[in-house]
Amino acid sequence: KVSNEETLKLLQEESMNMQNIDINFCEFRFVPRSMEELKTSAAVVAVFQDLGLKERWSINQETLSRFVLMVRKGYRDPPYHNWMHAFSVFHFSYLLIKRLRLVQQDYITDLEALALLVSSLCHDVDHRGTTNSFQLASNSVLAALYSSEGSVMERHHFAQSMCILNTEGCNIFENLSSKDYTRCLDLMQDIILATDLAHHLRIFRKLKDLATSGFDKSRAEHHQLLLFLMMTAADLSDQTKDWKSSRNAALLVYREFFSQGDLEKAMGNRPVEMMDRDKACIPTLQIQFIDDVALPVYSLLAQLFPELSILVDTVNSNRERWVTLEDGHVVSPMEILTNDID
Ligand SMILES: COc1ccc(Cl)c(-c2nnc3c(C)nc4ccc(C(=O)NCC(C)C)cc4n23)c1
Ligand SMILES: [Mg+2]
Ligand SMILES: [Zn+2]
Repeated sequence: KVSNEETLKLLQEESMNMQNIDINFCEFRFVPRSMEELKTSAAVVAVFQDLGLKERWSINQETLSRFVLMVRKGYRDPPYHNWMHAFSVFHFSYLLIKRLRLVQQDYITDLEALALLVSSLCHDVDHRGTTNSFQLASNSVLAALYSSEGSVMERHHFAQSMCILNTEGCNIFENLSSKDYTRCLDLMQDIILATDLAHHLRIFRKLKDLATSGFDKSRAEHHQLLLFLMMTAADLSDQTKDWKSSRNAALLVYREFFSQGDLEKAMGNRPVEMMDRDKACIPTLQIQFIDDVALPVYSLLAQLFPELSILVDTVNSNRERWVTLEDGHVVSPMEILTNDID
């Protein structure tokens, strides 16, 4: 439950605008993880302000503040899948909408933009730091609930998001028409379910065809595929930042993976190599993940929006850094002097 004083405190904080958050807040090179966690909730409210969402959808400021605090409280604190991950995914979605002028250029509707932003914030809520296959292997309650449909965690993230919206004073969609309300929740379900990497890999061929044939603004399926591609791009956006930020984020992922591997060993199961701290070679695994998943995502996005090719360059340069680490990199005297080895 979010107490009233917390909400009111958030309300009182001078309604931050982009500038007094950080001068670079609207740049793709900005690292949301670098922000103080205490300022992130106010930054989310400022983003809704900046995009005119409160006026467009008649969102009450106090309701919005309470919603953001409830979502934040809905996240647990595993090494990677915590609130700061959600906030960084939300920030990347915001930049796509703002910098590409997606609504103004009719790539997506204003309702789809709202659904993408709220889905970004909620997409991993109540994550336990374990994978869908771990739910099944451990016979978790979530597996019992959702395993017959697949995407176990993603169904739970969506269900939790609906619970938050249905909490007294937290329904930011309360003033939407019933048509928009239903449409927005359907979009959130599709988008959050699409964050299952297995789903992304299943639809990759369709994404490739979309990028090759070019986006057709009149086709509903193209809108949907673009939303899914942007959601995955936002989910992986740590990889589009400077080397230290992207490396540190990757190390948090492996902290989570290795903890799951430890649990699986304790259960008498053998973890996959990626989750076995005794077998995993992080640079090799990262090069593989970048080649198989991250680069294809940003390459397709850059095919549709050439102004994003800078993201592909950054992911590639981060890949190169992993390659030097993979070869058991001999540290040159200069690197020792310039302390560039980290
Ligand atoms: C978009 O949804 C997700 C869900 C969960 C995670 Cl952890 C990630 C994610 N976010 N950052 C990373 C990094 C830096 N490395 C990763 C290495 C492997 C995998 C992984 O799941 N590999 C198996 C799969 C390809 C069948 C995910 C990784 N990942 C993204
Ligand atoms: Mg997820
Ligand atoms: Zn995520």
